[in-house]
Amino acid sequence: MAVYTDISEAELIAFLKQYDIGTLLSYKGIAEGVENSNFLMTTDRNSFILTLYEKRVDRCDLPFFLGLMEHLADKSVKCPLPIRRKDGEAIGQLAGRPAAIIEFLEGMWPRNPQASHCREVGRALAQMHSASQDFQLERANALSVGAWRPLWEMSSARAEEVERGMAAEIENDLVELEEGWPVDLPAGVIHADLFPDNVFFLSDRLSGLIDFYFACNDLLAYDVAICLNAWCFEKDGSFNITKGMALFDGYISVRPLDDAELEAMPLLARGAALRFFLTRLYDWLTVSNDAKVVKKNPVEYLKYLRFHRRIGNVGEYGYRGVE
Ligand SMILES: Nc1ncnc2c1ncn2[C@@H]1O[C@H](COP(=O)(O)OP(=O)(O)OP(=O)(O)O)[C@@H](O)[C@H]1O
Ligand SMILES: N[C@@H](CCO)C(=O)O
Repeated sequence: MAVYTDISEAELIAFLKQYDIGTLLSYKGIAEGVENSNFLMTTDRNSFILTLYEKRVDRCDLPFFLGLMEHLADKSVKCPLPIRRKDGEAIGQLAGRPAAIIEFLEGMWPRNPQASHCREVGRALAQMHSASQDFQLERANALSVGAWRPLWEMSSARAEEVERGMAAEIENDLVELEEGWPVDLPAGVIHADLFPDNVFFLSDRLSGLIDFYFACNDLLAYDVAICLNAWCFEKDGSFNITKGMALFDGYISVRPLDDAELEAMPLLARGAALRFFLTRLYDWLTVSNDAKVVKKNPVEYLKYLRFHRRIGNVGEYGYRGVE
């Protein structure tokens, strides 16, 4: 359960005095999530999410994350707004952690995403990319191609505990991705973690995007590649081309992909699979089994990585262009 830091009622009531959001009625920890401590909090006015930022989030990045949410909401991209305190600040301190209060977003994330969800996600991702073109703050991607080898080196000695024979193929991926990674594709602010558990739906309509805590400046098409991995594979590890088609259709209905982005897609998808494989592998090998979070299996992403190695062009993911 992702509540690393407990808070007492007394300290929460004192914290809320800085805000104009009513009187506390109840609060409880939220089990989902792996990075931060989240609480659902209800006052006599509304429900809110209280987030305490844990050690993997750098305090210096919080103005970027929270400012981005405000910028996007202002441009009608569906995402919850951070609540500012009476003094105008969005970031406070609670139980020794940086803390923020975020609007509660109605809806549920899809446990079994369908093609219709993929289309909506594609559209919302492109809206986010377009709306953030004039966002003034910048944040480098700390988990881009240059970070993958150091991350691998932290796990490589024990990687074969997860699957024998894996190390040589990962070394080969690293070399090919480092040599071939594109640098001159359209860039901007990307979400970088738009998995199904970060997209809420009310019935079949997308109600909002959450969890901008990996957002950064990087290649826009790389964000599409992350979504291809996160949304378009079935539980048995097979790629669902109908979902791929829907994701691309939704995306290009808002922002067309240029020829260079399309050509790079198999490599970007392979890189995205490697990135999530590496962070999962590191956590798998280092986070204790009695920890408060459910660890995500790296082998799922190893399978995706192998799939992308065999892809020749973006049409094999279902891309069919503007009709
Ligand atoms: N604004 C919101 N409205 C409603 N629920 C929210 C909101 N923000 C977070 N949640 C709830 O809290 C859970 C965890 O949030 P979030 O994904 O931001 O956490 P995290 O620790 O950063 O996790 P991870 O990086 O693993 O996705 C979500 O699955 C959702 O249930
Ligand atoms: N979405 C990530 C975890 C949180 O960042 C994963 O599935 O590996």
